[in-house]
Amino acid sequence: MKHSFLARKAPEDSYLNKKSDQSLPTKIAKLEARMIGKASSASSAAPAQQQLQQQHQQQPQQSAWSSLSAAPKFATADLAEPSTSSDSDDDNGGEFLIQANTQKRQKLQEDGNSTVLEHAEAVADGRQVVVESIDTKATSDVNRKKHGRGRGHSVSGRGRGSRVSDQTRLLTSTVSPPNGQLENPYNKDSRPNEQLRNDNNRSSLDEEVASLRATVSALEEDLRKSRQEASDYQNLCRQVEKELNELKDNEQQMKPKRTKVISDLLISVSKAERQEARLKVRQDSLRLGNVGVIRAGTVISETWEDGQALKDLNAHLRQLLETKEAVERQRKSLKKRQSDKGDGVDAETGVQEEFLVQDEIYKSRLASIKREEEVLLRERDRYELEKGRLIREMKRIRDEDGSRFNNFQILNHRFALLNLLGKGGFSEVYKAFDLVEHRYVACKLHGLNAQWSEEKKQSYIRHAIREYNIHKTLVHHHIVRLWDIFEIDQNTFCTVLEYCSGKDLDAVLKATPVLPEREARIIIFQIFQGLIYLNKRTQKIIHYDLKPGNVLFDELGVAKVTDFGLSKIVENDVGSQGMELTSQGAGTYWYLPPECFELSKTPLISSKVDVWSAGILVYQMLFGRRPFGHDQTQERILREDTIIKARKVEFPSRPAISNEAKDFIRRCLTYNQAERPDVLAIAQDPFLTYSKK
Ligand SMILES: Nc1ncnc2c1ncn2[C@@H]1O[C@H](COP(=O)(O)OP(=O)(O)OP(=O)(O)O)[C@@H](O)[C@H]1O
Repeated sequence: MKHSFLARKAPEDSYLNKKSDQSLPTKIAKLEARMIGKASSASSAAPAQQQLQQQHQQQPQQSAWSSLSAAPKFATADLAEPSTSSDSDDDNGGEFLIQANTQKRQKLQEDGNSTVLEHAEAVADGRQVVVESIDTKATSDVNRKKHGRGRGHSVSGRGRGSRVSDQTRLLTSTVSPPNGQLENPYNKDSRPNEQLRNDNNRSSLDEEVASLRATVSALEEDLRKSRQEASDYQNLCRQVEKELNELKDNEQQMKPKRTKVISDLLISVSKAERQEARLKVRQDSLRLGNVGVIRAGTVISETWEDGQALKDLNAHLRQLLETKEAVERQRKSLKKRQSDKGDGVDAETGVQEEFLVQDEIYKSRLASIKREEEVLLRERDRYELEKGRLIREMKRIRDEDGSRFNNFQILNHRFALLNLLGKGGFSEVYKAFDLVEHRYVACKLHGLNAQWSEEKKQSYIRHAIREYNIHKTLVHHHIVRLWDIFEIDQNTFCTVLEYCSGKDLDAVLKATPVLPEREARIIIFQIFQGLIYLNKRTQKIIHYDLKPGNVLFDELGVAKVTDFGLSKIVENDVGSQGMELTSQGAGTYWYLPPECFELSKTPLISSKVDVWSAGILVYQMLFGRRPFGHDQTQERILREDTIIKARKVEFPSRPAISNEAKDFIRRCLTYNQAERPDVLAIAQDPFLTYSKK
């Protein structure tokens, strides 16, 4: 940059030089002419004439020097001013000008010398760069003032370096070489041009050196500031780090306290919920019934005793029935009397009308009894559902009371057990709070029966670990997440699941056995989203146990598939017919397809098993009952080959459902496995497609 800038300066110099070259000889010639003309009349002019002669002899040299050096800037200024007066015809003024110029030049040479000395000192000692720069500037300013030309404004449009360079150039242009020869104008003649050129080069090098030094010093200053800033930042960082560590320490100290506060609060809430649940059960039992104990000799068995509300309802229904029977009896006897009178009645129109009116009254009464009955029956159904819920809640409370995990333990230093959600075949599921992630979870506690053989225990654990290994890799919005698994003791381990605060589909269907088609559709759609995910993975999975109890809802009503205890990984090398079913007999039979009951050979299964189960689920949601073996036990289904015979699905006339829904169910329940669409194929069915029509 600097070099190019310096290079750019050259034309300016040459311009000035040119100007000087033109003006100086002319001027001197004029002066000479005048001096010659005045010599006799002015004796006092002798020294001046001498001086002029010397100048004249010197002229060519000076001219050449001016054109080489940067001085013309300065010399031009000097000479340009008087040149206007010398151009005038004032002869007296000429003498004065020569003297004035001579004095001026001497003065400038003195100034220049002092600058050179300072400059030389600075060159000798590079560490004085800043001082030198300032001194140089000061000198330069003085020079500028002397010339009175306001060149200081040259700052405009230039960088700092250029200014320094200009200043230096200005100074060196008036400066004599170190030997001081230039100080004496009489020595100039003996000085070779080469020497002058070298001097000139040297002075321009000096300029550059000075300029570079100024830049270096500016950069050093910048560096110093940057270092200062860096050290300030480092200090700040250290301070922030220290504060962070203090906060972390504080946090570490606070953590157990906070955990304690949270778990205490959770325990209080859970205790309150337990109390409330028991109180509600007591109140509901009065209304809906309770479990009584019957003793028959040494055998004690439990039986259900209806509560007051149900008793009242049943009494009301009985009473209505009695009234209905009475009215019907009266109506019958009226009809009998009417037929006994025979044709004679026809003659007496008054009697005939009386019969007709009486019959109308009985008919009207019977119709009103029927309406009342219907209302009471609906109410009783509702009570029956409430009774079912009450019985499940009673069972839950009993299980909770009998559980060894009911006293709010914290498992694995992390999971605060709260209340029991339910009990399955071999497990208890507790609502729990994850004290690390700060979220609710469901802790499934798998208890091994102490009576089991070691082999059976190991097999159960292997099975659970297999389930865990499958389930833990599944991350989908419509599949319950499995967070963790750990051992509690020799006979118990725990799996930690995403908590679904809503009911499961089984509980939903127990409360409202028939769902509107719209609701059933969105539920099955969500289940299929999960199934599609299972079938688009590199390692495909068959759930194999799709049933209402394995569909959970979160607090927002999002359906999620859970329980991968029976699920199968479809190996990559499996044939097009499917994989071998090794765990035949497991599962819930109402929901399994015919191929799973194949006895003559090992069945081959695929994701079509889940498609069949989904078809049964939709049917059940829409009609409130399963299509095959609804009222049969598992054992009877097996014994009577109910599913093997399930060749065709029949639809009840009520409730009416759309043809789309019927077609979808028929496709899912296609008897022949080969013809049944798999998960990805049925996912394209219009019943599972949501788009604006
Ligand atoms: N992740 C969960 N979030 C909320 N509740 C759950 C969760 N998992 C299970 N439950 C509830 O816990 C109860 C017991 O569940 P579990 O899966 O052990 O029972 P099951 O499916 O009836 O039994 P099994 O597993 O022997 O078939 C059920 O009422 C179920 O709704």
